[in-house]
Amino acid sequence: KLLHLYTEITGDGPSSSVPLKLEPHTHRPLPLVSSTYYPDPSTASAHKLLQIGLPSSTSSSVGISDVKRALRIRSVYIKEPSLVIERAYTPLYDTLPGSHSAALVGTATAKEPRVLDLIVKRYPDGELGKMLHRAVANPTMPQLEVRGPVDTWSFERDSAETGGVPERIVMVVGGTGITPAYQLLTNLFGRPGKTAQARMKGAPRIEVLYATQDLENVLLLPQLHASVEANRDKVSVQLFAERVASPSSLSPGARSALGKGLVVSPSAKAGGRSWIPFFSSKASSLEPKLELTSVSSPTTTIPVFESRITQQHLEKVLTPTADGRTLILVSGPDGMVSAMAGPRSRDGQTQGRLTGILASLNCRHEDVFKL
Ligand SMILES: Cc1cc2nc3c(=O)[nH]c(=O)nc-3n(C[C@H](O)[C@H](O)[C@H](O)COP(=O)(O)OP(=O)(O)OC[C@H]3O[C@@H](n4cnc5c(N)ncnc54)[C@H](O)[C@@H]3O)c2cc1C
Repeated sequence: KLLHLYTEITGDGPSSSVPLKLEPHTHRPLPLVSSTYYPDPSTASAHKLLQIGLPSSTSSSVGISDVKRALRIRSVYIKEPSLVIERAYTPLYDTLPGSHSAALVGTATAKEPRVLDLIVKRYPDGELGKMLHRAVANPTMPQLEVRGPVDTWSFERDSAETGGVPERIVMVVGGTGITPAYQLLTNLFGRPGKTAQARMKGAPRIEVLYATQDLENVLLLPQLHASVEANRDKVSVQLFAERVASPSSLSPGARSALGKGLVVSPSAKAGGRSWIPFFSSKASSLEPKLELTSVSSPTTTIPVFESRITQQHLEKVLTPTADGRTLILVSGPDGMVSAMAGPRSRDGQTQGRLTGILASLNCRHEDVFKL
């Protein structure tokens, strides 16, 4: 209904002779349809979930069987009309023109409103984040300048060996860098919680190593858990938090981030079920401290380590398997990307040399991509 209103105002839609399209190189005015704090809409926080209305002419799925083409992560660039700057954001679900996953994410039906779901972090002095958090949602007012989609990563474009689909993709992510990982998961396995979804045939295994400062700032955890639950043979998530509280003293912010369905307990691997002796022991950071399960699926686990992602953790994960090629995608704050794989190039156009932990582990340049 909201987008119908927008269509009426802008003339964009089936009745319009010149349909407005989202384009990669030219900004188009689009409305902010909704804006809520994330994860708890009632509590102000550094993250907001923004929904941007897409033109109704945006095409939907054009074939979802091609796994190679689904192996990509796309972004949009947003500009505020009065500001010169633009910034990239990664939609949680790829509902963009030419999407190969619209059917999987549940947007292939004409009735569903076409929106881009973005999680946007506000930094204290961050220009566009501040503006986007302040913007008041109004589906009839195209107040944001948006262009896209732009490939942030694409298997076909970026992989030197385009022959076979990799056996697995390890995503090493931090902070809002989880959004590309989540988009890739939904490209391949659909939107968690949506029923009756075919998952992409021949999809690689996706292993997410997600670094966060603390549980308060972790994003999309219930959704990640649901994705693991629905695709146990194909998806795993490990969480690395610099600070971990005991399950009995979680802050309200951490509880919101975990959502209603997740249950936290001390990890069986790090000292058994009793929290007190475990907490006082010098547990190895190589063992998880906590584990997250859900009421509906107590055996689907996300382990929580009290540590950054270290060389030892990566060594364990990347132990070569006989199964074939592993690709590694790194996405997060500059410091983290540098520590893992060396700095991105200054011009932002090329990858820069592979150094850091992944180079020490003898990973091949062509198997690592810095988003
Ligand atoms: C492909 C891609 C996808 C992305 N997807 C997402 C996403 O889904 N969600 C998301 O939230 N972000 C995402 N980002 C990051 C996003 O594009 C912006 O970089 C981020 O939102 C910050 O923009 P800003 O204008 O709010 O802050 P900026 O003004 O760029 O400031 C960012 C930080 O730098 C500091 N800073 C600003 N100026 C200076 C200075 N002169 N000296 C030192 N420090 C300074 C600020 O205090 C702040 O901490 C993505 C980035 C890329 C490249």
